[in-house]
Amino acid sequence: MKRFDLFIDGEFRAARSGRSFQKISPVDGRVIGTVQEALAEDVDAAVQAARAALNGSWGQMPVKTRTDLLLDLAHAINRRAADFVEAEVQDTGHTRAFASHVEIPRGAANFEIFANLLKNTGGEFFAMDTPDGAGAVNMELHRPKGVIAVISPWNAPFLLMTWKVGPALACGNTVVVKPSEESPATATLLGEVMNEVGIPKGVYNVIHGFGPGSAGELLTQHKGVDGITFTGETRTGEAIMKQAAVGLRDVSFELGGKNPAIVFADCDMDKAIEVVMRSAFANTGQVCLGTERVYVERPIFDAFTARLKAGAEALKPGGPDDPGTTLGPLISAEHRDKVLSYYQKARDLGATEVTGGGVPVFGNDCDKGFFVQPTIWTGLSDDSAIMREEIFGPCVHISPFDTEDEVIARANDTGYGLSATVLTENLSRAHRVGRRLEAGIIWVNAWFLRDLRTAFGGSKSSGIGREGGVHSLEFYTERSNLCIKL
Ligand SMILES: NC(=O)c1ccc[n+]([C@@H]2O[C@H](COP(=O)([O-])OP(=O)(O)OC[C@H]3O[C@@H](n4cnc5c(N)ncnc54)[C@H](O)[C@@H]3O)[C@@H](O)[C@H]2O)c1
Ligand SMILES: O=C/C=C/C=C(\O)C(=O)O
Repeated sequence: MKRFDLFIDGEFRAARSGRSFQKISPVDGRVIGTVQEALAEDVDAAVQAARAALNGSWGQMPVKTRTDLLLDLAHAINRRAADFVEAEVQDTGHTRAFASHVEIPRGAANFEIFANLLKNTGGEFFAMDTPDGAGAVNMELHRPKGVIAVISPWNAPFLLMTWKVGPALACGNTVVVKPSEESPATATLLGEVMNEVGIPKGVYNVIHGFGPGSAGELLTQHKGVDGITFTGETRTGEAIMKQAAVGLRDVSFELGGKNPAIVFADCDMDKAIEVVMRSAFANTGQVCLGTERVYVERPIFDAFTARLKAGAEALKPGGPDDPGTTLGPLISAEHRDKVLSYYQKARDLGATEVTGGGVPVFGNDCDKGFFVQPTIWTGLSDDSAIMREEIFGPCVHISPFDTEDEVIARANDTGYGLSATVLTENLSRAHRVGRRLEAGIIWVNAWFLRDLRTAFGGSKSSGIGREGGVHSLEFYTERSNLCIKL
Protein backbone atom coordinates (compact mmCIF):
# COMPACT_ATOMS: atom_id res chain seq x y z
CA MET A 1 0.00 0.00 0.00
CA LYS A 2 1.47 3.35 -1.03
CA ARG A 3 1.44 6.44 1.14
CA PHE A 4 1.27 9.80 -0.62
CA ASP A 5 2.87 12.42 1.59
CA LEU A 6 2.80 16.16 1.32
CA PHE A 7 5.95 17.70 -0.19
CA ILE A 8 6.76 20.92 1.63
CA ASP A 9 10.05 22.82 1.71
CA GLY A 10 11.87 19.97 -0.03
CA GLU A 11 10.66 17.31 2.39
CA PHE A 12 8.08 14.58 2.26
CA ARG A 13 5.94 14.77 5.36
CA ALA A 14 2.75 13.57 6.96
CA ALA A 15 -0.05 16.10 7.28
CA ARG A 16 -0.15 17.96 10.60
CA SER A 17 -3.93 17.72 10.25
CA GLY A 18 -3.58 14.02 11.14
CA ARG A 19 -6.06 13.27 8.36
CA SER A 20 -5.72 11.00 5.35
CA PHE A 21 -7.98 9.47 2.71
CA GLN A 22 -7.89 6.44 0.47
CA LYS A 23 -6.93 6.29 -3.17
CA ILE A 24 -8.98 3.70 -5.06
CA SER A 25 -7.86 2.00 -8.29
CA PRO A 26 -10.29 2.77 -11.12
CA VAL A 27 -9.39 -0.56 -12.73
CA ASP A 28 -10.69 -2.88 -10.01
CA GLY A 29 -11.91 -0.72 -7.10
CA ARG A 30 -9.05 -1.79 -4.77
CA VAL A 31 -7.57 0.61 -2.24
CA ILE A 32 -4.06 1.29 -3.60
CA GLY A 33 -2.85 3.96 -1.21
CA THR A 34 -3.51 6.48 1.49
CA VAL A 35 -3.14 10.17 0.86
CA GLN A 36 -2.21 12.71 3.53
CA GLU A 37 -4.81 15.48 3.67
CA ALA A 38 -3.54 19.02 4.15
CA LEU A 39 -5.64 21.39 6.22
CA ALA A 40 -4.95 24.96 7.39
CA GLU A 41 -1.63 24.39 9.17
CA ASP A 42 -0.17 22.36 6.30
CA VAL A 43 -1.40 24.78 3.64
CA ASP A 44 0.15 27.63 5.59
CA ALA A 45 3.47 25.78 5.89
CA ALA A 46 3.52 25.18 2.11
CA VAL A 47 2.73 28.81 1.28
CA GLN A 48 5.38 30.03 3.73
CA ALA A 49 7.98 27.67 2.26
CA ALA A 50 7.12 28.98 -1.22
CA ARG A 51 7.42 32.59 0.00
CA ALA A 52 10.79 31.93 1.63
CA ALA A 53 12.14 30.33 -1.56
CA LEU A 54 10.88 33.28 -3.59
CA ASN A 55 12.68 35.69 -1.29
CA GLY A 56 15.72 33.40 -1.13
CA SER A 57 18.00 31.65 -3.60
CA TRP A 58 15.37 31.02 -6.29
CA GLY A 59 14.40 34.66 -6.42
CA GLN A 60 18.06 35.75 -6.70
CA MET A 61 19.07 33.17 -9.27
CA PRO A 62 20.26 34.36 -12.71
CA VAL A 63 17.83 33.41 -15.47
CA LYS A 64 20.31 31.08 -17.13
CA THR A 65 20.99 29.13 -13.93
CA ARG A 66 17.27 28.84 -13.22
CA THR A 67 16.29 27.78 -16.71
CA ASP A 68 19.24 25.35 -16.95
CA LEU A 69 17.93 23.67 -13.79
CA LEU A 70 14.52 23.33 -15.45
CA LEU A 71 16.13 21.77 -18.52
CA ASP A 72 17.89 19.31 -16.17
CA LEU A 73 14.48 18.62 -14.64
CA ALA A 74 12.99 17.86 -18.09
CA HIS A 75 15.82 15.39 -18.78
CA ALA A 76 15.40 13.79 -15.36
CA ILE A 77 11.66 13.30 -15.98
CA ASN A 78 12.45 11.58 -19.27
CA ARG A 79 15.06 9.38 -17.56
CA ARG A 80 12.46 8.34 -14.99
CA ALA A 81 9.64 8.14 -17.54
CA ALA A 82 8.88 4.52 -16.64
CA ASP A 83 8.26 5.50 -12.99
CA PHE A 84 6.02 8.40 -14.01
CA VAL A 85 4.07 6.22 -16.45
CA GLU A 86 3.54 3.61 -13.74
CA ALA A 87 2.42 6.19 -11.17
CA GLU A 88 -0.03 7.77 -13.62
CA VAL A 89 -1.40 4.43 -14.80
CA GLN A 90 -1.98 3.23 -11.23
CA ASP A 91 -3.86 6.40 -10.30
CA THR A 92 -5.96 6.84 -13.41
CA GLY A 93 -6.17 3.48 -15.20
CA HIS A 94 -4.91 5.23 -18.36
CA THR A 95 -3.70 2.94 -21.08
CA ARG A 96 0.09 2.66 -21.07
CA ALA A 97 0.06 4.02 -24.63
CA PHE A 98 -1.63 7.27 -23.54
CA ALA A 99 0.57 7.69 -20.48
CA SER A 100 3.84 6.91 -22.23
CA HIS A 101 3.24 8.63 -25.60
CA VAL A 102 1.20 11.65 -24.56
CA GLU A 103 1.19 12.47 -20.88
CA ILE A 104 4.66 11.94 -19.48
CA PRO A 105 6.72 13.21 -22.45
CA ARG A 106 4.46 16.30 -22.52
CA GLY A 107 5.22 16.80 -18.83
CA ALA A 108 8.94 16.95 -19.60
CA ALA A 109 8.32 19.16 -22.65
CA ASN A 110 6.33 21.58 -20.50
CA PHE A 111 9.52 22.38 -18.54
CA GLU A 112 11.78 22.41 -21.57
CA ILE A 113 9.73 24.71 -23.78
CA PHE A 114 9.18 27.39 -21.16
CA ALA A 115 12.81 27.31 -19.99
CA ASN A 116 13.93 27.91 -23.57
CA LEU A 117 11.23 30.49 -24.22
CA LEU A 118 12.17 32.54 -21.20
CA LYS A 119 15.79 32.75 -22.26
CA ASN A 120 14.73 34.13 -25.63
CA THR A 121 11.93 36.53 -24.77
CA GLY A 122 12.57 40.25 -24.70
CA GLY A 123 10.33 43.14 -23.75
CA GLU A 124 8.94 46.37 -25.18
CA PHE A 125 11.14 49.41 -25.60
CA PHE A 126 9.90 52.85 -26.70
CA ALA A 127 11.97 55.98 -27.14
CA MET A 128 9.78 59.08 -26.72
CA ASP A 129 10.03 62.78 -27.44
CA THR A 130 9.78 65.29 -24.63
CA PRO A 131 9.08 69.07 -24.79
CA ASP A 132 12.66 69.93 -23.82
CA GLY A 133 13.95 67.92 -26.77
CA ALA A 134 16.07 65.57 -24.63
CA GLY A 135 13.63 62.67 -24.81
CA ALA A 136 13.02 59.67 -22.60
CA VAL A 137 13.14 55.91 -22.92
CA ASN A 138 10.57 53.38 -21.70
CA MET A 139 11.47 49.79 -21.02
CA GLU A 140 9.40 46.89 -19.90
CA LEU A 141 10.60 45.03 -16.81
CA HIS A 142 9.42 41.61 -15.69
CA ARG A 143 9.21 40.25 -12.20
CA PRO A 144 7.75 36.94 -11.07
CA LYS A 145 4.12 37.22 -9.93
CA GLY A 146 5.00 35.57 -6.62
CA VAL A 147 3.60 32.45 -4.96
CA ILE A 148 1.32 30.67 -7.44
CA ALA A 149 -1.41 28.22 -6.43
CA VAL A 150 -1.78 25.48 -9.05
CA ILE A 151 -5.06 23.57 -8.79
CA SER A 152 -5.18 20.69 -11.23
CA PRO A 153 -7.64 17.96 -12.28
CA TRP A 154 -7.41 14.18 -12.61
CA ASN A 155 -7.98 13.60 -16.31
CA ALA A 156 -4.39 14.17 -17.48
CA PRO A 157 -2.76 14.85 -14.11
CA PHE A 158 0.91 15.17 -15.00
CA LEU A 159 0.42 16.94 -18.33
CA LEU A 160 -1.99 19.51 -16.94
CA MET A 161 -0.10 20.19 -13.71
CA THR A 162 3.27 20.69 -15.44
CA TRP A 163 1.61 22.86 -18.11
CA LYS A 164 1.29 25.41 -15.30
CA VAL A 165 4.29 24.62 -13.09
CA GLY A 166 6.69 24.77 -16.10
CA PRO A 167 6.05 28.41 -17.04
CA ALA A 168 5.49 29.46 -13.41
CA LEU A 169 8.97 28.27 -12.40
CA ALA A 170 10.62 29.48 -15.62
CA CYS A 171 9.37 32.98 -14.79
CA GLY A 172 10.90 32.74 -11.31
CA ASN A 173 7.75 32.13 -9.28
CA THR A 174 7.38 29.45 -6.63
CA VAL A 175 4.37 27.14 -6.52
CA VAL A 176 2.05 25.26 -4.23
CA VAL A 177 0.35 22.51 -6.21
CA LYS A 178 -2.95 20.93 -5.17
CA PRO A 179 -3.41 17.95 -7.46
CA SER A 180 -6.81 16.31 -7.71
CA GLU A 181 -7.69 14.02 -4.80
CA GLU A 182 -8.13 11.32 -7.47
CA SER A 183 -4.56 11.58 -8.81
CA PRO A 184 -1.95 12.32 -6.13
CA ALA A 185 0.92 10.17 -7.48
CA THR A 186 2.80 12.01 -10.24
CA ALA A 187 2.80 15.40 -8.50
CA THR A 188 4.28 13.69 -5.44
CA LEU A 189 6.88 11.81 -7.49
CA LEU A 190 7.94 15.07 -9.12
CA GLY A 191 9.04 16.25 -5.67
CA GLU A 192 11.73 13.52 -5.67
CA VAL A 193 12.99 14.62 -9.06
CA MET A 194 13.05 18.29 -7.99
CA ASN A 195 15.37 17.30 -5.15
CA GLU A 196 17.47 15.05 -7.41
CA VAL A 197 18.27 17.87 -9.83
CA GLY A 198 18.82 20.45 -7.09
CA ILE A 199 15.83 22.77 -7.43
CA PRO A 200 16.02 24.74 -4.14
CA LYS A 201 13.68 23.65 -1.38
CA GLY A 202 10.38 25.46 -1.19
CA VAL A 203 10.22 26.23 -4.93
CA TYR A 204 7.82 23.35 -5.60
CA ASN A 205 5.40 22.24 -2.90
CA VAL A 206 2.58 19.71 -3.07
CA ILE A 207 -0.40 19.55 -0.78
CA HIS A 208 -3.08 16.91 -1.09
CA GLY A 209 -6.76 17.06 -0.28
CA PHE A 210 -10.19 17.90 -1.61
CA GLY A 211 -11.71 21.17 -2.81
CA PRO A 212 -14.39 22.68 -0.56
CA GLY A 213 -13.49 22.76 3.13
CA SER A 214 -10.12 21.17 2.40
CA ALA A 215 -6.72 21.88 0.83
CA GLY A 216 -8.09 23.38 -2.40
CA GLU A 217 -10.29 25.98 -0.80
CA LEU A 218 -7.78 26.74 1.96
CA LEU A 219 -5.02 27.29 -0.59
CA THR A 220 -7.02 29.58 -2.87
CA GLN A 221 -8.18 31.60 0.14
CA HIS A 222 -4.69 31.93 1.59
CA LYS A 223 -3.55 35.55 1.73
CA GLY A 224 0.02 34.54 0.88
CA VAL A 225 -1.00 33.35 -2.60
CA ASP A 226 -0.44 35.94 -5.37
CA GLY A 227 -2.11 34.19 -8.31
CA ILE A 228 -4.24 31.12 -8.97
CA THR A 229 -4.06 28.95 -12.04
CA PHE A 230 -6.80 26.35 -12.29
CA THR A 231 -7.88 23.60 -14.66
CA GLY A 232 -11.13 21.84 -13.95
CA GLU A 233 -14.87 22.15 -14.10
CA THR A 234 -16.59 25.42 -14.87
CA ARG A 235 -18.56 25.50 -11.63
CA THR A 236 -15.37 24.92 -9.61
CA GLY A 237 -13.89 27.87 -11.49
CA GLU A 238 -16.80 29.99 -10.31
CA ALA A 239 -16.14 28.98 -6.68
CA ILE A 240 -12.40 29.67 -7.00
CA MET A 241 -13.06 33.06 -8.57
CA LYS A 242 -15.07 34.07 -5.52
CA GLN A 243 -12.23 32.89 -3.30
CA ALA A 244 -9.72 34.80 -5.43
CA ALA A 245 -11.76 38.00 -5.21
CA VAL A 246 -10.65 38.46 -1.61
CA GLY A 247 -7.32 40.23 -1.96
CA LEU A 248 -7.88 40.65 -5.72
CA ARG A 249 -5.71 37.74 -6.84
CA ASP A 250 -5.27 37.16 -10.57
CA VAL A 251 -6.71 33.96 -12.06
CA SER A 252 -6.10 31.86 -15.16
CA PHE A 253 -8.82 29.28 -15.84
CA GLU A 254 -8.96 26.32 -18.23
CA LEU A 255 -12.46 24.90 -17.84
CA GLY A 256 -14.95 22.52 -19.41
CA GLY A 257 -16.10 22.09 -22.98
CA LYS A 258 -18.86 20.68 -25.18
CA ASN A 259 -16.79 20.55 -28.29
CA PRO A 260 -18.17 20.01 -31.79
CA ALA A 261 -16.66 18.05 -34.67
CA ILE A 262 -17.97 19.10 -38.08
CA VAL A 263 -17.61 16.53 -40.85
CA PHE A 264 -18.21 17.83 -44.37
CA ALA A 265 -19.04 15.54 -47.27
CA ASP A 266 -15.79 16.66 -48.93
CA CYS A 267 -13.68 15.20 -46.11
CA ASP A 268 -11.26 12.33 -46.44
CA MET A 269 -13.43 9.72 -44.75
CA ASP A 270 -10.56 7.58 -43.42
CA LYS A 271 -8.94 10.64 -41.88
CA ALA A 272 -12.27 11.86 -40.47
CA ILE A 273 -12.95 8.53 -38.78
CA GLU A 274 -9.42 8.38 -37.36
CA VAL A 275 -9.68 11.93 -35.97
CA VAL A 276 -13.17 11.58 -34.48
CA MET A 277 -12.36 8.16 -33.01
CA ARG A 278 -9.54 9.81 -31.07
CA SER A 279 -11.37 13.01 -30.19
CA ALA A 280 -14.36 11.06 -28.87
CA PHE A 281 -12.73 8.10 -27.15
CA ALA A 282 -9.10 8.93 -26.26
CA ASN A 283 -8.53 8.67 -22.53
CA THR A 284 -12.07 7.24 -22.29
CA GLY A 285 -13.52 10.59 -23.30
CA GLN A 286 -11.97 12.32 -20.29
CA VAL A 287 -10.26 15.09 -22.25
CA CYS A 288 -11.44 18.68 -22.01
CA LEU A 289 -10.77 19.11 -25.75
CA GLY A 290 -12.70 15.97 -26.66
CA THR A 291 -15.66 15.83 -29.03
CA GLU A 292 -19.15 15.20 -27.63
CA ARG A 293 -21.18 16.65 -30.52
CA VAL A 294 -20.57 15.43 -34.08
CA TYR A 295 -22.29 17.14 -37.03
CA VAL A 296 -22.09 15.21 -40.31
CA GLU A 297 -23.20 16.55 -43.71
CA ARG A 298 -26.28 14.60 -44.72
CA PRO A 299 -24.96 12.76 -47.84
CA ILE A 300 -22.34 10.94 -45.74
CA PHE A 301 -24.27 10.74 -42.45
CA ASP A 302 -25.17 7.03 -42.68
CA ALA A 303 -21.76 5.94 -43.94
CA PHE A 304 -19.92 7.98 -41.28
CA THR A 305 -22.17 6.74 -38.46
CA ALA A 306 -21.71 3.11 -39.54
CA ARG A 307 -17.93 3.46 -39.61
CA LEU A 308 -17.73 5.25 -36.25
CA LYS A 309 -19.94 2.51 -34.78
CA ALA A 310 -17.55 -0.15 -36.13
CA GLY A 311 -14.61 1.79 -34.65
CA ALA A 312 -16.25 2.11 -31.24
CA GLU A 313 -17.16 -1.56 -31.18
CA ALA A 314 -13.56 -2.50 -32.00
CA LEU A 315 -12.28 -0.68 -28.88
CA LYS A 316 -11.19 -3.07 -26.20
CA PRO A 317 -12.00 -1.99 -22.64
CA GLY A 318 -9.69 -3.33 -19.96
CA GLY A 319 -6.97 -2.73 -17.45
CA PRO A 320 -3.52 -1.35 -18.34
CA ASP A 321 -1.83 -4.71 -17.75
CA ASP A 322 -3.71 -6.32 -20.62
CA PRO A 323 -1.64 -5.45 -23.72
CA GLY A 324 -4.75 -5.46 -25.95
CA THR A 325 -6.52 -2.72 -23.98
CA THR A 326 -7.47 0.38 -25.94
CA LEU A 327 -10.11 1.84 -23.57
CA GLY A 328 -9.43 2.32 -19.86
CA PRO A 329 -11.90 2.91 -17.03
CA LEU A 330 -13.37 6.21 -15.89
CA ILE A 331 -11.59 7.76 -12.92
CA SER A 332 -13.99 6.98 -10.08
CA ALA A 333 -17.26 5.34 -9.11
CA GLU A 334 -18.77 8.80 -8.75
CA HIS A 335 -17.75 9.81 -12.26
CA ARG A 336 -18.91 6.45 -13.70
CA ASP A 337 -22.31 7.06 -12.08
CA LYS A 338 -22.47 10.54 -13.58
CA VAL A 339 -21.68 9.23 -17.08
CA LEU A 340 -24.19 6.38 -16.70
CA SER A 341 -26.84 8.88 -15.61
CA TYR A 342 -26.39 10.54 -19.04
CA TYR A 343 -26.64 7.13 -20.73
CA GLN A 344 -29.99 6.70 -18.96
CA LYS A 345 -31.07 10.27 -19.78
CA ALA A 346 -30.37 9.66 -23.49
CA ARG A 347 -32.64 6.60 -23.36
CA ASP A 348 -35.34 8.56 -21.51
CA LEU A 349 -35.18 11.28 -24.17
CA GLY A 350 -35.70 8.69 -26.91
CA ALA A 351 -32.23 8.73 -28.45
CA THR A 352 -31.28 6.01 -30.91
CA GLU A 353 -28.47 4.05 -29.27
CA VAL A 354 -26.21 3.25 -32.21
CA THR A 355 -23.86 1.36 -29.94
CA GLY A 356 -23.04 1.01 -26.23
CA GLY A 357 -25.12 2.59 -23.49
CA GLY A 358 -24.10 0.20 -20.74
CA VAL A 359 -21.25 -1.35 -18.80
CA PRO A 360 -18.88 -3.97 -20.26
CA VAL A 361 -18.74 -7.37 -18.56
CA PHE A 362 -15.27 -8.89 -18.10
CA GLY A 363 -15.66 -11.92 -15.85
CA ASN A 364 -12.62 -10.80 -13.85
CA ASP A 365 -11.61 -8.09 -11.31
CA CYS A 366 -12.29 -5.35 -13.86
CA ASP A 367 -15.98 -5.91 -13.12
CA LYS A 368 -15.25 -4.05 -9.85
CA GLY A 369 -13.69 -1.18 -11.79
CA PHE A 370 -15.34 1.92 -13.23
CA PHE A 371 -15.79 0.99 -16.90
CA VAL A 372 -18.52 2.04 -19.30
CA GLN A 373 -19.12 1.10 -22.93
CA PRO A 374 -18.15 3.53 -25.69
CA THR A 375 -21.47 4.97 -26.77
CA ILE A 376 -22.89 6.67 -29.86
CA TRP A 377 -26.34 8.23 -30.11
CA THR A 378 -28.36 9.84 -32.87
CA GLY A 379 -31.82 11.39 -32.98
CA LEU A 380 -31.70 14.01 -30.21
CA SER A 381 -32.38 17.72 -30.67
CA ASP A 382 -29.73 20.39 -30.12
CA ASP A 383 -31.45 21.63 -26.96
CA SER A 384 -31.36 18.28 -25.12
CA ALA A 385 -29.17 17.85 -22.03
CA ILE A 386 -27.02 15.34 -23.94
CA MET A 387 -26.15 18.08 -26.44
CA ARG A 388 -25.67 20.91 -23.94
CA GLU A 389 -23.96 19.51 -20.83
CA GLU A 390 -20.38 18.27 -20.56
CA ILE A 391 -20.54 14.50 -19.91
CA PHE A 392 -16.76 13.76 -19.93
CA GLY A 393 -17.14 10.12 -20.95
CA PRO A 394 -16.57 7.97 -24.06
CA CYS A 395 -19.76 9.08 -25.79
CA VAL A 396 -20.86 11.23 -28.72
CA HIS A 397 -24.09 12.25 -30.36
CA ILE A 398 -24.12 12.45 -34.18
CA SER A 399 -26.51 14.84 -35.99
CA PRO A 400 -26.95 15.43 -39.72
CA PHE A 401 -26.69 18.93 -41.24
CA ASP A 402 -27.35 20.46 -44.65
CA THR A 403 -25.54 23.80 -45.01
CA GLU A 404 -22.36 25.49 -43.84
CA ASP A 405 -24.21 28.43 -42.24
CA GLU A 406 -26.54 26.07 -40.41
CA VAL A 407 -23.77 23.93 -38.95
CA ILE A 408 -21.71 26.91 -37.84
CA ALA A 409 -24.72 28.33 -35.98
CA ARG A 410 -25.44 24.96 -34.36
CA ALA A 411 -21.80 24.37 -33.40
CA ASN A 412 -21.66 27.82 -31.76
CA ASP A 413 -24.98 27.40 -29.96
CA THR A 414 -23.40 26.37 -26.65
CA GLY A 415 -22.35 28.00 -23.42
CA TYR A 416 -18.83 26.60 -23.88
CA GLY A 417 -16.06 27.62 -26.28
CA LEU A 418 -13.00 25.45 -25.81
CA SER A 419 -12.23 23.56 -29.02
CA ALA A 420 -13.71 22.53 -32.36
CA THR A 421 -12.61 20.12 -35.08
CA VAL A 422 -13.44 20.51 -38.78
CA LEU A 423 -13.01 17.74 -41.33
CA THR A 424 -12.79 18.94 -44.92
CA GLU A 425 -10.39 18.71 -47.86
CA ASN A 426 -11.55 22.11 -49.15
CA LEU A 427 -9.01 24.73 -48.13
CA SER A 428 -11.32 27.72 -48.63
CA ARG A 429 -13.96 26.06 -46.52
CA ALA A 430 -11.40 25.34 -43.80
CA HIS A 431 -10.60 29.06 -43.57
CA ARG A 432 -14.21 30.19 -43.89
CA VAL A 433 -15.56 27.87 -41.22
CA GLY A 434 -12.54 28.00 -38.94
CA ARG A 435 -12.70 31.75 -38.47
CA ARG A 436 -16.43 31.71 -37.62
CA LEU A 437 -16.25 29.08 -34.87
CA GLU A 438 -16.44 30.47 -31.34
CA ALA A 439 -13.74 28.38 -29.70
CA GLY A 440 -10.25 29.02 -28.36
CA ILE A 441 -8.69 26.12 -30.27
CA ILE A 442 -9.84 25.07 -33.75
CA TRP A 443 -8.35 22.12 -35.61
CA VAL A 444 -8.84 21.23 -39.26
CA ASN A 445 -8.22 17.55 -40.12
CA ALA A 446 -6.57 17.08 -36.72
CA TRP A 447 -7.25 16.93 -33.02
CA PHE A 448 -5.00 17.53 -29.99
CA LEU A 449 -2.16 18.53 -32.30
CA ARG A 450 -0.31 20.88 -29.97
CA ASP A 451 2.36 23.47 -30.68
CA LEU A 452 3.17 24.66 -27.18
CA ARG A 453 4.02 28.16 -28.41
CA THR A 454 0.38 28.83 -29.36
CA ALA A 455 -2.33 30.39 -27.20
CA PHE A 456 -4.35 27.74 -25.37
CA GLY A 457 -7.63 28.31 -23.56
CA GLY A 458 -11.34 28.72 -23.99
CA SER A 459 -13.96 31.39 -24.57
CA LYS A 460 -17.39 31.71 -22.88
CA SER A 461 -17.68 29.25 -19.93
CA SER A 462 -14.55 27.38 -21.03
CA GLY A 463 -12.06 29.68 -19.41
CA ILE A 464 -10.49 32.99 -18.58
CA GLY A 465 -7.20 33.97 -20.18
CA ARG A 466 -4.81 32.03 -22.36
CA GLU A 467 -1.71 30.03 -21.52
CA GLY A 468 0.95 28.70 -23.90
CA GLY A 469 4.09 30.37 -25.27
CA VAL A 470 4.36 34.06 -24.42
CA HIS A 471 0.76 34.03 -23.13
CA SER A 472 1.87 31.91 -20.18
CA LEU A 473 4.66 34.38 -19.52
CA GLU A 474 2.05 37.15 -19.38
CA PHE A 475 0.13 35.43 -16.60
CA TYR A 476 3.16 34.34 -14.60
CA THR A 477 4.96 37.70 -14.60
CA GLU A 478 4.27 41.17 -13.33
CA ARG A 479 5.30 43.92 -15.71
CA SER A 480 6.57 47.35 -14.89
CA ASN A 481 7.37 50.19 -17.23
CA LEU A 482 10.62 51.95 -16.39
CA CYS A 483 10.60 55.45 -17.90
CA ILE A 484 13.96 57.27 -17.87
CA LYS A 485 14.06 60.94 -18.75
CA LEU A 486 17.27 61.72 -20.60
N1 LIG B 1 -9.85 23.69 -20.43
C1 LIG B 1 -8.90 22.84 -20.12
O1 LIG B 1 -7.74 23.02 -20.47
C2 LIG B 1 -9.21 21.62 -19.29
C3 LIG B 1 -8.27 20.61 -19.26
C4 LIG B 1 -8.57 19.46 -18.53
C5 LIG B 1 -9.76 19.35 -17.84
N2 LIG B 1 -10.66 20.35 -17.90
C6 LIG B 1 -11.93 20.20 -17.20
O2 LIG B 1 -11.74 19.60 -15.92
C7 LIG B 1 -12.89 18.86 -15.53
C8 LIG B 1 -12.46 17.50 -14.99
O3 LIG B 1 -11.62 17.64 -13.92
P1 LIG B 1 -12.09 17.54 -12.38
O4 LIG B 1 -13.36 16.76 -12.30
O5 LIG B 1 -10.90 17.15 -11.59
O6 LIG B 1 -12.45 19.06 -12.05
P2 LIG B 1 -12.86 19.66 -10.64
O7 LIG B 1 -13.25 21.06 -10.92
O8 LIG B 1 -13.82 18.78 -9.94
O9 LIG B 1 -11.54 19.60 -9.77
C9 LIG B 1 -10.34 20.21 -10.20
C10 LIG B 1 -9.50 20.57 -8.99
O10 LIG B 1 -10.14 21.60 -8.24
C11 LIG B 1 -10.17 21.26 -6.86
N3 LIG B 1 -11.31 21.94 -6.25
C12 LIG B 1 -12.61 21.57 -6.25
N4 LIG B 1 -13.36 22.50 -5.60
C13 LIG B 1 -12.52 23.49 -5.18
C14 LIG B 1 -12.68 24.72 -4.46
N5 LIG B 1 -13.88 25.14 -4.06
N6 LIG B 1 -11.59 25.47 -4.22
C15 LIG B 1 -10.37 25.07 -4.65
N7 LIG B 1 -10.15 23.91 -5.32
C16 LIG B 1 -11.21 23.13 -5.60
C17 LIG B 1 -10.24 19.74 -6.89
O11 LIG B 1 -9.85 19.20 -5.67
C18 LIG B 1 -9.26 19.43 -8.02
O12 LIG B 1 -7.92 19.49 -7.59
C19 LIG B 1 -13.75 18.81 -16.75
O13 LIG B 1 -14.78 19.76 -16.65
C20 LIG B 1 -12.80 19.22 -17.88
O14 LIG B 1 -13.41 19.76 -19.00
C21 LIG B 1 -10.41 21.49 -18.60
O1 LIG C 1 -7.95 17.38 -20.93
C1 LIG C 1 -7.49 18.37 -21.40
C2 LIG C 1 -6.27 18.42 -22.11
C3 LIG C 1 -5.68 19.61 -22.18
C4 LIG C 1 -4.47 19.77 -22.85
C5 LIG C 1 -3.63 20.77 -22.56
O2 LIG C 1 -3.81 21.63 -21.58
C6 LIG C 1 -2.45 20.97 -23.34
O3 LIG C 1 -2.22 20.25 -24.34
O4 LIG C 1 -1.68 21.84 -22.99
